[in-house]
Amino acid sequence: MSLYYEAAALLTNPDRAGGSFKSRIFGKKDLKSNPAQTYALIVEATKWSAVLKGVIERAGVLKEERKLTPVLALLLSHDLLLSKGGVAAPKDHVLKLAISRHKARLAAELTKERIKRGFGNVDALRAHVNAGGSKSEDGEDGPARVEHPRWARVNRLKTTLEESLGSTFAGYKKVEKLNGVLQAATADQILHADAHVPDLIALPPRHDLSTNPAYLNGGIILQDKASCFPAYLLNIQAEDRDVIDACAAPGNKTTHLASFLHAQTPTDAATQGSERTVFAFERDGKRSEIMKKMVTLAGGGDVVKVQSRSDFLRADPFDKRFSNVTALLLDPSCSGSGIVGRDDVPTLNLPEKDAVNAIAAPASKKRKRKTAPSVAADLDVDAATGAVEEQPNPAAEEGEKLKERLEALSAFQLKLLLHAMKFPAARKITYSTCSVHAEENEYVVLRALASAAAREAGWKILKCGEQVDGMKRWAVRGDGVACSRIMEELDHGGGDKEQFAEDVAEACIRCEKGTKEGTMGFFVAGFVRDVGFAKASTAVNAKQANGAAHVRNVTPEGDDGDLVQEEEEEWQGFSGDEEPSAPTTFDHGGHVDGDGSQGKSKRKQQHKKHNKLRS
Ligand SMILES: C[S@@+](CC[C@H](N)C(=O)[O-])C[C@H]1O[C@@H](n2cnc3c(N)ncnc32)[C@H](O)[C@@H]1O
Repeated sequence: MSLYYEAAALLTNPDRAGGSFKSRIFGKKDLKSNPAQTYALIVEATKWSAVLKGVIERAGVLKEERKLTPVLALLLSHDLLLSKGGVAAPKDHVLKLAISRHKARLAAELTKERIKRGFGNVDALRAHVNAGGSKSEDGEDGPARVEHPRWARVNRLKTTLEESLGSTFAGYKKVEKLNGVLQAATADQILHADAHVPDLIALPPRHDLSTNPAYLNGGIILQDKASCFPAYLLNIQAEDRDVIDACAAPGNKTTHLASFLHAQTPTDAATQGSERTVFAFERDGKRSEIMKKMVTLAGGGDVVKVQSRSDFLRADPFDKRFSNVTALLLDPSCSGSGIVGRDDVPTLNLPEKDAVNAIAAPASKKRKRKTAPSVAADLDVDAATGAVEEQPNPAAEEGEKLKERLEALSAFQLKLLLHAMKFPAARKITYSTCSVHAEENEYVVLRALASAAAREAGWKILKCGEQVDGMKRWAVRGDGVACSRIMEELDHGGGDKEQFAEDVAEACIRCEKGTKEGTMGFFVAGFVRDVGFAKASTAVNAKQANGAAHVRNVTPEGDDGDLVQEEEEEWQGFSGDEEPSAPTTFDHGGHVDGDGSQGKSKRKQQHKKHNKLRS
């Protein structure tokens, strides 16, 4: 029976290439089962998995049926207990026999679970599950999905927050807490002024602004809160001069940068009276065109010079045009794993084989807390596969593909970052990704800091305490465990490695998707160097100009053609559920996918480990 085996394979293989889960299933040429049936089974079983996990564990199915994997047990139990047609297999099929043997115990456990959760019948529980709710294993409230607000940045190139509040949002009620907009209905005229990023407001989830004149004329830009961090962290000041946005399209961060430049009057004598420029590099032709439109619409035409079809890696740092570049924003292509709404399948909660069988040995309250859910929460559980770090698991091997992809991305990102560090007058850089993987984040940051090139040029991490106010106050910092891990193989030029790793983790900023903060998954770090270093490097490099070997790349040179697919996917991710019509506006926003809760427990785990390291 290929349906269950194929659905199980799709669920356990976290191959995220090729768009949404739905398009991957419908586009799978070698799928033997009906794609619609396979997709429905996967989505439904996953939706129910928070309920069925405990049901299967307490019925002891996996202990007795050694042939059933956790995913198969989940899919079959779902159909056996909740699908109208039952298990879609002949009655003597091995899978049908294996699950049907446990029907009475499974049904009894489902009834207990339903009552424990306070639902009078299965239909009421079904409505709750369909609405995205699922109470946690110990009966506490815990919605599986956290709504994602509609974030709108007031574009200072065209208007001000005060002006917008008095015009575009005149009839809107202001609420002090983000939760106020998260709980509001889509059409409610409610807004919350963000506590971290200036000029940013949150509106109810999916709030429609598509016909709003301010949106149509570029006065407000739909941009996820996290995506506003890099330009804000760069902390453009009056003494800053030109800026480079190294990987710029569709241009949300470019216009954000331009708005900061616009808001300041240069103090540097050399720049007074002359325009400051944002050089916006984009190597893709089509995206360059879209970016040009975006920039024009946002009123950034005078400040931004779009470098269409231009590979940043080919930009000569010693080109005269860039001699006044004091700051760079680098937001390169990445896996896009933090993008909200990237996947259309909710969190998968898999039963565990060795979970306590509550029927055979009723658990005391204390014991109950030690059963599967809390064990899973205390271990490093992979969100998509349920694979636990310490256990050899076939699903973990399937992650090899992801590992290879992350390695390639990481090398490419490092190469770009080291190139950014070569610009002679540069004093600050922000590096960001919309990825949740340390390989693309903390690893890149620490590898860059440990490189001889960065050290010689005087680049340091921008410490938490030195950051612009809103970023200093942002509580979720870098992954301390990942920093310690990568530092084991790096030499940062002496000193206490562990302390260094901790400091860098504290300096890095992370956003988690699916939390009450309402952001996508994101990472950003800042780098700085003294003016003196920048000046010395300008002098040295002036001598070295005309093709001399400046700062060597530590990454192997290589064709990054295989990253094009990543870019395509990530690019698609921008529009999310907000496909741009007119005007061409991109947003990372959309509905929250199910990874949030799992990510949260993982982060908690990381924080726990991080704190342990700190004590
Ligand atoms: C993550 S997106 C940038 C999003 C953008 N910063 C924003 O906020 O709107 C990465 C972009 O970088 C472009 N890119 C990748 N490598 C590049 C390179 N070497 N030079 C210039 N652009 C590059 C990709 O084509 C893609 O459009």
